[in-house]
Amino acid sequence: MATPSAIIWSNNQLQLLDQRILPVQCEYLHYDDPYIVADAIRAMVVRGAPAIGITAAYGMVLAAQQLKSSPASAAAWHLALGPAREALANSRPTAVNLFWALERCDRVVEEQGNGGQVLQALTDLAVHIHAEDIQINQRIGDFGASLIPPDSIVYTHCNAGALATGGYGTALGVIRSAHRDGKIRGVFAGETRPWLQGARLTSWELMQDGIPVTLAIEGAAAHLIREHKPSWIIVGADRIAANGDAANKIGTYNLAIIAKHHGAKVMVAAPTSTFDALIDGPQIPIEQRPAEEITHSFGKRVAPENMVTSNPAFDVTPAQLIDAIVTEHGIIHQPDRIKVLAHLAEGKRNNR
Ligand SMILES: CSC[C@@H](O)[C@@H](O)C(=O)COP(=O)(O)O
Repeated sequence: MATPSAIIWSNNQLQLLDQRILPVQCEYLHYDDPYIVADAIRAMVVRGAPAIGITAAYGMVLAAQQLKSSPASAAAWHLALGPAREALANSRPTAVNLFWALERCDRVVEEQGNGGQVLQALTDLAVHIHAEDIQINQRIGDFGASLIPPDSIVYTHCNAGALATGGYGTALGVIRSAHRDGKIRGVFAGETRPWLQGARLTSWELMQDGIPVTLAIEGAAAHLIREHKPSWIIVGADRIAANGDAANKIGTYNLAIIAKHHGAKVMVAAPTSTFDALIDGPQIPIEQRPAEEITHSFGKRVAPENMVTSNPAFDVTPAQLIDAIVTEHGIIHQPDRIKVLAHLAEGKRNNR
């Protein structure tokens, strides 16, 4: 059984699979208001960098649908869509795919704004970004799988699967392709506190595909990596800087350090829309999530009242700890600024 789509566009309406209640309930919520879509991104109804970008693009379509009359110029369109765009842009700060998608929408408004075809063009763009992401992930999956030796144990963190993307997944796309090629003996999925993306989403996705997966708590990582010798730690990314530093779910940096000590390799699988070539790793904005995510568990308080907390949702793994970044254009081995910029430039040339 394949993992259901995280995002459905049907009859000019957006449906999001409510990831907050998976895997116990599988339920779609319907949206026709961009501000409620922004709230849904913040509340993690939908999550994962590429899925957030796709959702934001559909959010802009809903914003255009809501306008009572068609603005007469590109400038007037920008003005009319501005508040919804801002709400979407403010939903989550780290995943750069969100801003990448909104900037693509801006360009469509710029190009079509004077001719009145904006709504149709935004719809076409969102549907295109959605479909394109699935193909991109399949390419990432195949490139990444080429690095996996036969009979491998691999280790993943958070959920960089079909649920975090248009479909197939980035890190889980690599695992899916490697499993198809008969190379996977087993997968460890870290549970990923506090939101449990590993326990609730990754385990579910892999089990549905018949890929042997073992769920483990975060604190078991060093022990398990020493005992089971995974060939690769395979993760996704929310933003990759020009120097190859990669922001991903909190705990990824810990895994990369453990991997270095025990001789496992680290693979970051992400589309080029996840790169922010304007900045270095330390400049990546790290989202702080609400305290309740760690003071409470399934609605019940587990920490003392008025507890002081720190709940960064992401960390940055330095490029020196990453053995390969895999994109839809291929593999960057031992990434650094020169290789990253050359890879992105080459990808752009090939896309023309
Ligand atoms: C293909 S998804 C890549 C990343 O977005 C993923 O690994 C991750 O960190 C998701 O975090 P989340 O807070 O669940 O949105």
